Amino acid sequence: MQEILITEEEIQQKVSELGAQLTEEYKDKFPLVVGILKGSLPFMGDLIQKIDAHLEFDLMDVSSYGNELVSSGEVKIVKDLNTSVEGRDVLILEDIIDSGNTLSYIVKLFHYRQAKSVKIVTLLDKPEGRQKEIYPDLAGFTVPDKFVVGYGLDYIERYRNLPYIGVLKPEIYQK
Ligand SMILES: O=P(O)(O)OC[C@H]1O[C@H](OP(=O)(O)OP(=O)(O)O)[C@H](O)[C@@H]1O
Ligand code: HPA
Ligand SMILES: [Mg+2]
Repeated sequence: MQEILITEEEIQQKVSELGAQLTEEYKDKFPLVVGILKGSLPFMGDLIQKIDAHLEFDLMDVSSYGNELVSSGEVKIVKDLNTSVEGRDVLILEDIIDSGNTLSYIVKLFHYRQAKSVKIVTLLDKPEGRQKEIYPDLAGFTVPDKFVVGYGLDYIERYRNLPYIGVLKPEIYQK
């Protein structure tokens, strides 16, 4: 690892803060919490335990990166939700918003499917990567325009299981 950007302790502290905010916002709403696979899995697993409210959760798998470092711009649904979003207060959980391609596609889809409300919580926001106008309602940390890994984020499927967020050494990409 070239650099650790966000430590395990910082992540866990932030997850607790986000959980407290979401508890207030959703305590009487029975939201449908949607995790976007695979990257959001560690964040989702930790965050839902810090939301002290009844909620339902479901998972959707979309992909626009494959094994590349830049977004293809083409979003594919690999696995759709099992639950209908119609009339629901939907809370989307993401590990990162980078180009915005993934989330702009999903937010449009959920509006088309007549969700009552759609909000976005992301652990990481990379505003310099943006190609689409899309903003999170809540974000844990802003990260620089570098390819980051860990806590769900991968480079060719590796590093998702790290408990922290880091930047890889350039040699790793150049191999
Ligand atoms: O804002 P964007 O540029 O669209 O990038 C963000 C998305 O890209 C990553 O997913 P990826 O498609 O790599 O799938 P993965 O979660 O399975 O790694 C990440 O987990 C986000 O879902
Ligand atoms: O910086 C990133 N790292 C890993 N996966 C990603 N998907 C979008 N941006 C990133
Ligand atoms: Mg990925």
